Amino acid sequence: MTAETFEFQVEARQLLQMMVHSVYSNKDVFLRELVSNASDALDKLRIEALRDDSLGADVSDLHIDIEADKDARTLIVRDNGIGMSRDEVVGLIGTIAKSGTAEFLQKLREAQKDGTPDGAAATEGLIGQFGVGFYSAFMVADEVTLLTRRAGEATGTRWTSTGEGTYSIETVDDAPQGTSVTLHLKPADDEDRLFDYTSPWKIKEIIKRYSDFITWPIRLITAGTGADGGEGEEGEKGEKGDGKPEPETVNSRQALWARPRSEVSDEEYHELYKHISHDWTDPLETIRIHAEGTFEYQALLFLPARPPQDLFTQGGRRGLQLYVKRVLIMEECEELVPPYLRFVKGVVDAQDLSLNISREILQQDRHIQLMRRRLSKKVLSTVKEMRTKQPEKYTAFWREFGAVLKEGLLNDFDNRDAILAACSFATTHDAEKTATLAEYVERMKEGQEHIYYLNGPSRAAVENSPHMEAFRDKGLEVLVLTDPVDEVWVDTVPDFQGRKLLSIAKGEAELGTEEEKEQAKAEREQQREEYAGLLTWLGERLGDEVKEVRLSARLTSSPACVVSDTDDMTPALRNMLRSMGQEVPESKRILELNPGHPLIAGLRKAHAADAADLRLPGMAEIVHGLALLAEGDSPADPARFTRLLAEHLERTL
Ligand SMILES: Nc1ncnc2c1ncn2[C@@H]1O[C@H](COP(=O)(O)OP(=O)(O)OP(=O)(O)O)[C@@H](O)[C@H]1O
Repeated sequence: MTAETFEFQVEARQLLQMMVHSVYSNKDVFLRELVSNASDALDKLRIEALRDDSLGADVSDLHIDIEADKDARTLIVRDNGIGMSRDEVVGLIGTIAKSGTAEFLQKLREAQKDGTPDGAAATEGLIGQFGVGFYSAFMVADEVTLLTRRAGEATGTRWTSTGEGTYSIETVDDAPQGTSVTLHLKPADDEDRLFDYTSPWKIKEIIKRYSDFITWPIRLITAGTGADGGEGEEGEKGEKGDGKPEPETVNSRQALWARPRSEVSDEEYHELYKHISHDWTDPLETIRIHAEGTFEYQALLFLPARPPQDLFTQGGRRGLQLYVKRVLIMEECEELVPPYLRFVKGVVDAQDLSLNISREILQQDRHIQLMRRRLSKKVLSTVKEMRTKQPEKYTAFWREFGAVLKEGLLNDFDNRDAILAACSFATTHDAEKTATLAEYVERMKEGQEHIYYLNGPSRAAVENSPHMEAFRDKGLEVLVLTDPVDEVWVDTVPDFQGRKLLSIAKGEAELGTEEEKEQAKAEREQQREEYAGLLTWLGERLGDEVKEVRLSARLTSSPACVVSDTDDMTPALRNMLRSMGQEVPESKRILELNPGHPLIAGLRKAHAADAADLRLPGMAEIVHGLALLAEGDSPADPARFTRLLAEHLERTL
């Protein structure tokens, strides 16, 4: 059959360009990527064979072969796994389906334009975050041929490219099942860290470092002159009777979680993490769990250092790998971690589950639920501990994943206390450091009963809000909540250690010691009498927009502010629910006036002197508009507001 030639999709071409011209200094990782793909393909075949008897694939001798030929300068990585159909080859290899590719390339270009060593480091860091998988073969090869046949299909596909814009594809009749990737290696150039990848010694070193834990046999076959099986290891390999070299298994094949902790290095854990997460960056933290008793299992969990691209996209990769007695039965078992811990990656290996357990049964399985609970608790306690023992790590973690973890407060009521203990919040106490609720409570002032917070779109918006004035004056600490999820969870956590969580933009503010409160109350009583006429008149005048007009105890410098009633939703929450398509009833807000402000005092005087003063209705609207503007909202009719304000300003000239 003749080969057809295709062009790479734009993003793929750009990525390839960078691989060909090698932007990544550690080129050894190409082999890790190919072996990782081969191992995944073997896992997939076994899982599919477990589910589907009719597949007709032989799964009795699954393995990965690495064949190096020094004379031909080729390296072949071959697996007898699931393979790919022609469409899959075109879809998976010719295009890049990953979300965020365009954005990634843009950043990469910017980093490269730089041309400095810093720029180069940034480039490498970016590739580390993104991962380029199969394409990394082009760092070491000037031509790559992939021959593959999907299990259950009759014909195979050959894909060839030099990485320069096009690839060719042809259908072949006699391809073995699985995939082989043949690299025509570039000449070795040690200075460029482009080593001789046909050297058995080099290959073994790479496998040992990056892929030792792969449980499938990785077998090395060397050919060509000078292929000696590695330094000082000649005795281990021989030749078969037919003159073909005997393959040598080069990985120890031990599952990391089954080995004693003291014998596994951090680097080995990190390589396992990279294999299962497809992340190129080391994880932030590794968590080991060994559960004994009636239901035995082991787990290795990882907290990533960076969020995956699909953390907030629906249908993103979620869940843990589920093994039963060392056999991988599910790649992304979502039932093992709750959605708010969806960034956790890892492996769970259980002793007593059925090998062909279905998704439906998993969802109800008591053991799965028990594991999920235990794993969640362990992750939460690890995060909590990280905060005290490794504050920098915690800060990095919290910056990336705090907003996700807080989602747990909305639905995991069993673990609410554990989640809260892992949470920390920005606060007015210290602009640099977050605080836990426990720390907040410890610092509470004498006479302070509640935990105060204010939601807002940014720290600056919260700090400059008029609601903050009296709290700042009295030195009361306020939590600064700026994540969208903060609008919601605060309503599901009514108290902490018996202290109510109170929004300072809601209800009446009563601050200070008992004595101060008494005094303030008496003062307000008197003012209320003075202001009764104005408040009633304003209440009627603005009745369409506000539910009440009252005097404020929270303002010291602004003339007015709007607040929500204790049980009403904040406007931000209402908007959020609406944008999610929920119907939310309109609720009017409360206008609070600062009797200590000259504008309000003047308004009272003017109203007392002549309630029919023609300037008053306009002033009422202006005061209300100013209150809305102060919290970042806008008057219902901005044009009218501006006109009224301009008219009043005119008179002052
Ligand atoms: N040996 C193989 N056998 C079967 N399918 C493969 C093989 N190698 C690659 N693939 C398919 O091609 C896809 C793309 O591979 P590629 O290595 O580019 O990315 P990836 O493994 O998904 O992610 P990453 O970039 O993080 O490595 C894989 O997800 C897999 O479906």
